[in-house]
Amino acid sequence: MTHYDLVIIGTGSGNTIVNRRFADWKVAIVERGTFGGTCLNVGCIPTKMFVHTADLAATPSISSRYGVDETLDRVRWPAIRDRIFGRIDPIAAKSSEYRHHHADNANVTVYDGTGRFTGARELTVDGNDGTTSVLTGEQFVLATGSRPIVPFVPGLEEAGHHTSNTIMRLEELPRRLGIIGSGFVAAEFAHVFASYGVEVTMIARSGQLMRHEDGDIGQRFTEIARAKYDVRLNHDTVSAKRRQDGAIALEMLSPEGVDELVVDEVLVAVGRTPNSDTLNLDAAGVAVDDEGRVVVDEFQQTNVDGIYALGDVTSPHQLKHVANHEARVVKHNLLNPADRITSDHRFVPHAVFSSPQIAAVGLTEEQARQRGIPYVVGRQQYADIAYGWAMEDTTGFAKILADPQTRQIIGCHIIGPQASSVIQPVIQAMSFGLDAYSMARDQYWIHPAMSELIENALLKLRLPAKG
Ligand SMILES: Cc1cc2nc3c(=O)[nH]c(=O)nc-3n(C[C@H](O)[C@H](O)[C@H](O)COP(=O)(O)OP(=O)(O)OC[C@H]3O[C@@H](n4cnc5c(N)ncnc54)[C@H](O)[C@@H]3O)c2cc1C
Ligand SMILES: NC(=O)c1ccc[n+]([C@@H]2O[C@H](COP(=O)([O-])OP(=O)(O)OC[C@H]3O[C@@H](n4cnc5c(N)ncnc54)[C@H](O)[C@@H]3O)[C@@H](O)[C@H]2O)c1
Repeated sequence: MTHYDLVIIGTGSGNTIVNRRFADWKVAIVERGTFGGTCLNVGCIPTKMFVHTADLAATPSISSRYGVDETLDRVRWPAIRDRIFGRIDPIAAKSSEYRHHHADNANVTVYDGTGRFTGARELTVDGNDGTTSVLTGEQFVLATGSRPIVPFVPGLEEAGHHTSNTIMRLEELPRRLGIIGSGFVAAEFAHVFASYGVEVTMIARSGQLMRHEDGDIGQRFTEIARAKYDVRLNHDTVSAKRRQDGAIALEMLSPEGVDELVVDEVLVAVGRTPNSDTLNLDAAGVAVDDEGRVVVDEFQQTNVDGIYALGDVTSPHQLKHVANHEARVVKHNLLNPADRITSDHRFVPHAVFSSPQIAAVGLTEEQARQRGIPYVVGRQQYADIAYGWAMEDTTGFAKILADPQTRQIIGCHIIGPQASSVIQPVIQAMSFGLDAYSMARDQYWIHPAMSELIENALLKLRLPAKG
């Protein structure tokens, strides 16, 4: 049994903690899968590389509206896939090699295997090579992330299906793809595969796609998606079957009755569950909530002194910028126990890299209404700003919610080109308490940049003039 000052389980954002400031610490890092975790290997990074390629592939379908006639000759899936993973896989391998063998990590021992608590401060690692190691730790960081949920659908396991973990490594493009789910993953992969020429069907249990977004945004996204893909709303998938010809038949129930869909591949994208159950946390006395998330305080510490948690295993946000932020907080608190800092979850933004993009921060209009928070709304169409004209955009818009008394922005929701970047000044304003009136009036806005979308939405807020 080896004793460590610090044991980190999970190498997504968990791997960002240890640097030279930990040179005097004896550290163990435990990872059961590919070094670097979800974002690098099967999440943010490869998906956005596929999305950019999809944006290129989709251009000919709209270019004629600008008087430019283009055709899409061919999509070479193996070339797209291999270029992307040809960049990503070596990064994971190098990162693993660095932690295992580089002189910088002389104080770090990497365990390739699954860690599970077998005592209050004791972790047993079931090594990927079949060996078992038992380690004890002064302090622990739980950074084990989350994994895709696969709901029980009779026949689906036998028929075969993909999740975001596997869909990007397909041997060849399917002719038809059925996507069960209607959130982030479904929206991004629908865009990717449809742009590559795949017939995409999105199957949503509810009456709208992107239900977690502001209602106006979800509604607009649903309208746009229906024009591009086969969208089956209010459909519950009840069975799946692999047919003789190799295709998969999905049976769905809708208010209109039984519906059927025949596809070549199925992608399940119905959310992710925290990997807290991999850790046998009862043995350590660490509390989890009803949804399996490790409960932490504002310092990212669990109910057990010296056991911290970060990222998807604890956070309702399941976003990389949140996991990274929390890792910085944990790092500081490990190094400065007498001067700990708290994590800041006041204004967590997100973006969906579909087509169109969606970006949001703060309260939706529905949340503001439900909570009885007074608000005014400023709306701006892309179609009515200069760069929106240039793009001939007809569907995109921004809406900003502000408190009429304080003039503080309480929410911002954008659907349209570059939404993920256009929203950034609003995140900054909210984070630093810049009021909407000052934000609009007391700075230059570059003309005719896309950011004029925000300037105009701010100007349309009916706020009392400054004294
Ligand atoms: C398809 C997809 C696209 C995404 N795109 C974006 C995006 O554009 N922007 C964004 O902000 N977020 C995105 N995300 C979310 C983002 O990837 C996650 O929020 C983030 O990676 C979580 O980091 P983490 O460190 O908490 O966990 P992870 O990166 O998942 O790391 C956890 C690690 O712990 C290991 N592990 C688990 N249990 C054990 C155990 N018992 N013992 C040892 N090791 C264990 C796992 O193998 C894993 O490597 C995306 C997610 C997906 C699935
Ligand atoms: N751009 C990004 O930042 C990005 C991209 C991808 C994933 N992510 C992260 O990963 C998480 C997981 O993504 P996701 O798309 O899997 O989850 P999600 O929570 O975004 O969406 C899942 C959807 O599936 C629906 N659903 C749930 N159970 C269902 C069932 N049995 N049948 C049909 N539909 C069902 C839900 O109502 C929901 O609309 C996201 O919440 C997000 O935090 C982020």
